[in-house]
Amino acid sequence: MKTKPLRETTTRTMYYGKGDVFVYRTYAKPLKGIKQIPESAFFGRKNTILGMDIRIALKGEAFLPSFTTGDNSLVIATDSMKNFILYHAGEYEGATMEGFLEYVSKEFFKQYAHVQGVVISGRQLPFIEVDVPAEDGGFKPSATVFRQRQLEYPVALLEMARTEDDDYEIVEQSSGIEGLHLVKVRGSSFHGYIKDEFTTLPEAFDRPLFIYLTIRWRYKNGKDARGKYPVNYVCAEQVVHIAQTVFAEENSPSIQHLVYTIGKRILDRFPQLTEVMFESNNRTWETVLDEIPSSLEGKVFTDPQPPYGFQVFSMTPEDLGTGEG
Ligand SMILES: O=c1[nH]c(=O)c2[nH]c(=O)[nH]c2[nH]1
Repeated sequence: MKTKPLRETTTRTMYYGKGDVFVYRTYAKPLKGIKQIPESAFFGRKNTILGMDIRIALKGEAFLPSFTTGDNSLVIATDSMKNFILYHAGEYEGATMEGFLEYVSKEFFKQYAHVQGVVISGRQLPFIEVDVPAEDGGFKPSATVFRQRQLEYPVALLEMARTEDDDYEIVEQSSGIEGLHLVKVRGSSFHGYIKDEFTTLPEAFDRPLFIYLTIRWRYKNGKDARGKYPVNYVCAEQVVHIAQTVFAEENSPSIQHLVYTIGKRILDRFPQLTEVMFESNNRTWETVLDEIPSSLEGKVFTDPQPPYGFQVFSMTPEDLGTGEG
């Protein structure tokens, strides 16, 4: 029998690009007209600062000689990619990071005929208006001063490919929120799991539950991620508000069931989505003092030691109408 040539059916992995392209675009188009949901008072984004940390990778057979023979004649310097992204941030007329990723990808295809694929992702850098004293004695959001939010941030990923008729198509698109840390001090449990010779964990009927969450979602129509039709756009802020509302409402028997219940609510509120994906991390505090003299309810906790448990779960609209919660 003849041995198969290497990579007869698969193509090699080859791409290159630039990461950590920090873009701060001021006075981008405000995002208005999103769908209102009961879990959230969020109405949109003013986009006084649209901050993004972008990673771009280019694909194309034309880049092969740069690897194999050192021929750079078709290499777009990654430094130029950075300049390209920054320049187009000034040209962008839309209101979302997803829209910007798509816009930049298309411009890359237009500018460089030998680029066959673009994989571009972004982490949004949220800036929150600070409150300043108002003339009436209250407080009002400052028009010019912002505080950078350090924790959770919206993310987006887009892969586009040049098609045979020299148009472009979306190969993959997802949006999400990363780094959401939520704690509920009481009203969660975890019991009923397998007890055997490896079990040391005591059952918990009212535990403080601390979770780190990543939530990602995909649209039925990837173009809805652009935000051109805001009523079809899913704001990461609203997804966060759903997650925290469900956490507050649920007496959860496990993180597994909690993420399932959050997922059902997200899919119910946003029928334009085809998939919701979770990665959760259990950071439940360890109890140091179960009772303290000065308080009827107070306890003292400390951070858990590694290793940490995690759950990964994806859901589709088919999950609506099944299970509980
Ligand atoms: O919500 C939880 N799910 C688990 O699967 C698990 N396992 C564990 O030790 N603690 C927890 N908590």
